[in-house]
Amino acid sequence: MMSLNSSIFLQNKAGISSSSSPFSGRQRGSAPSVPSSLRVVAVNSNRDRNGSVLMESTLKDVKDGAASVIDVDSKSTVAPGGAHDVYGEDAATEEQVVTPWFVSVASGYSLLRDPHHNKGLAFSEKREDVQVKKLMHIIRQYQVPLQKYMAMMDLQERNEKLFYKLLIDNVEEMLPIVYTPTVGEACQKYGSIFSRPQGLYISLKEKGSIHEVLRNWPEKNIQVIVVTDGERILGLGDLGCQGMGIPVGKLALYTALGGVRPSACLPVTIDVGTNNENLLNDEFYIGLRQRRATGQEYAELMHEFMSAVKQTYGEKVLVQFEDFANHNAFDLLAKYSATHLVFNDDIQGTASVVLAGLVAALKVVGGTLADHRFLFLGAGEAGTGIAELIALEMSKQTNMPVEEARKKIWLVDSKGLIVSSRRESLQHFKKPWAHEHEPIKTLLDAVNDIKPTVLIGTSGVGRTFTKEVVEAMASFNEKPIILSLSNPTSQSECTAEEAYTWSQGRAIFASGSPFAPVEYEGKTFVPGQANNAYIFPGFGLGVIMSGAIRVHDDMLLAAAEALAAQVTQENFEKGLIYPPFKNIRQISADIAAKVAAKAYELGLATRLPPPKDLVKYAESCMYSPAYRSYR
Ligand SMILES: NC(=O)C1=CN([C@@H]2O[C@H](COP(=O)(O)OP(=O)(O)OC[C@H]3O[C@@H](n4cnc5c(N)ncnc54)[C@H](OP(=O)(O)O)[C@@H]3O)[C@@H](O)[C@H]2O)C=CC1
Ligand SMILES: CC(=O)C(=O)O
Ligand SMILES: [Mg+2]
Repeated sequence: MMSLNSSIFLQNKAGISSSSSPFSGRQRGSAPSVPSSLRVVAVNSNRDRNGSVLMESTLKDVKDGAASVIDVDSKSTVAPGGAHDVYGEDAATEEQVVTPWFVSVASGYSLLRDPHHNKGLAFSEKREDVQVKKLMHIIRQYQVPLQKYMAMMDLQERNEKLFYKLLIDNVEEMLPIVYTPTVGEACQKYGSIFSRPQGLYISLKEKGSIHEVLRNWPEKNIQVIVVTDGERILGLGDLGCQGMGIPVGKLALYTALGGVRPSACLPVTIDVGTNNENLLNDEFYIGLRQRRATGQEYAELMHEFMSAVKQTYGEKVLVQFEDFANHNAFDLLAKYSATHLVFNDDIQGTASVVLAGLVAALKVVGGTLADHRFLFLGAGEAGTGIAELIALEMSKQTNMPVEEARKKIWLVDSKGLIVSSRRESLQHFKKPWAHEHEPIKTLLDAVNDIKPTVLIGTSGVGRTFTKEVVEAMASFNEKPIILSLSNPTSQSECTAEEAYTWSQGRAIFASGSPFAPVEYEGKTFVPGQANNAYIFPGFGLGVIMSGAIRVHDDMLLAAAEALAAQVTQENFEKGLIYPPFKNIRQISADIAAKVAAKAYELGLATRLPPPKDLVKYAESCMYSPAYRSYR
């Protein structure tokens, strides 16, 4: 029988990290002076500028009456006598105000209601595997992917460890549910499936108090924030604050694929309104019902958010920008790269994963990057981000100036080929790609004129790689490389079946969202998934474990190299240019190690001295969702 009186040992949320790990909630030497068999409910203190004690949260923060507990702030002071002035009360003068606090045992009903600690029917026995098996059986019975998604979200809110165990053990089956394509549909229908907030919404109404809003989040040791403003959700456009599904999904992968502990992850949606008329007129829309704030109003809100993040979580919190529209994404990245640890997944993570796929593909098609010609459909974040990293790598390999390397790369946007005669009217991130050439309107004409060896779709528009386009690629390439990166599946530039059929089985194909294997003339082709999910979890782990303070392009190159090195001959024979996701945690550890090594080499790492074996160290840092025994 399940025991209802288990108390919880006071430890960090993951409960697994050693004191030397960057993932540990606090240093062992600074354990608070509360009895070790108790957890502290909702207390945490800081001092304001006048020395008053500020309580970061109070019991009313505890969700749904559950003993959702907060570790004592590791910055708590230690009095000379060794006693910890955990809440600053001893140091406060008589005139100063302090918030009263108390401790409580998480047990019984409240323990079952706490998703961090709940074990369902497994309190008395180790039954995690059986629980996973049973849940998979239930989830497989749902015919509709969105039902599976909702079942998974429900599980995440009920029993966090089981959610991660299930996701890790069934990663290839469950990734399309918690991530693209199903997460796209979930975002589109978020208003009607929404039950409880899974992340932090920060709207224009919070202007002036974002720091306080962040401090209301129950976890204090945040290491990764994924933030969106919902304006370009996958290839689905402006979904306003329904885009929250994306940061939630990305962070689930940070934990499942990259081993960053769940309590260190914070999903954020900045709500500045939406220009999506359907949402504005939808009675179930959960966000601000106004058109998007722009210009100074937008910039000020983002700036307050970025400043509050640093103030609340320190210098080394990684902020991943996700699914911002390109008119904000490039500027935000450029502006905050100088002062914050920031990473744009759509620009940088995508670039790294595509470069990895290309480096691997060259082992099949031959030649170096510089021997190839690249054509993109789509010249936004993903397109120009990938193009720039290819040019950088090409330039490093050949010593040619990056400006020369760029000349081997062409991009088409909604107005046609990007050429010098269009330069004046181009957005700044397109200008480096405005090469000398006659204007060309259509992709097919561009393909026939430029004769690329590699065709990459980053347009967000489905079925734009037509039969004629793929056939043209196959007419002058023995093995055309065709990547349809747009998400979700409905926006993919072509399907796997189309790519293989129209190229008579010669295309080397990968897509942003997964496609099932394809039979063509008796041979089975397994399309790979060219998705930044291969990169950002391991990349983030590497950044965090080395204490890196900035992201550098060379770290993206290192991640790409690490991923490309994981593709085996057996994978190539199936048509894959990426390793299967089933090994993703090992892959993430390798990526993390390479990224961390580069951070040390560049002098950007602050965790010193560097661990001797970075792969082993990465593995040792990774969160595992095994149940713990409670007293
Ligand atoms: N697989 C992966 O890991 C990733 C996939 N993606 C996917 O890539 C897609 C694009 O994302 P992102 O780059 O951020 O979006 P952006 O909005 O920044 O860029 C889209 C680009 O596509 C162009 N475009 C739009 N319609 C057409 C068309 N009919 N013909 C030619 N070009 C067109 C736009 O042209 P114009 O500038 O003229 O408007 C723009 O240059 C999305 O679907 C996204 O899901 C993104 C990141 C990662
Ligand atoms: C995968 C991803 O980040 C995107 O489609 O936006
Ligand atoms: Mg994205």
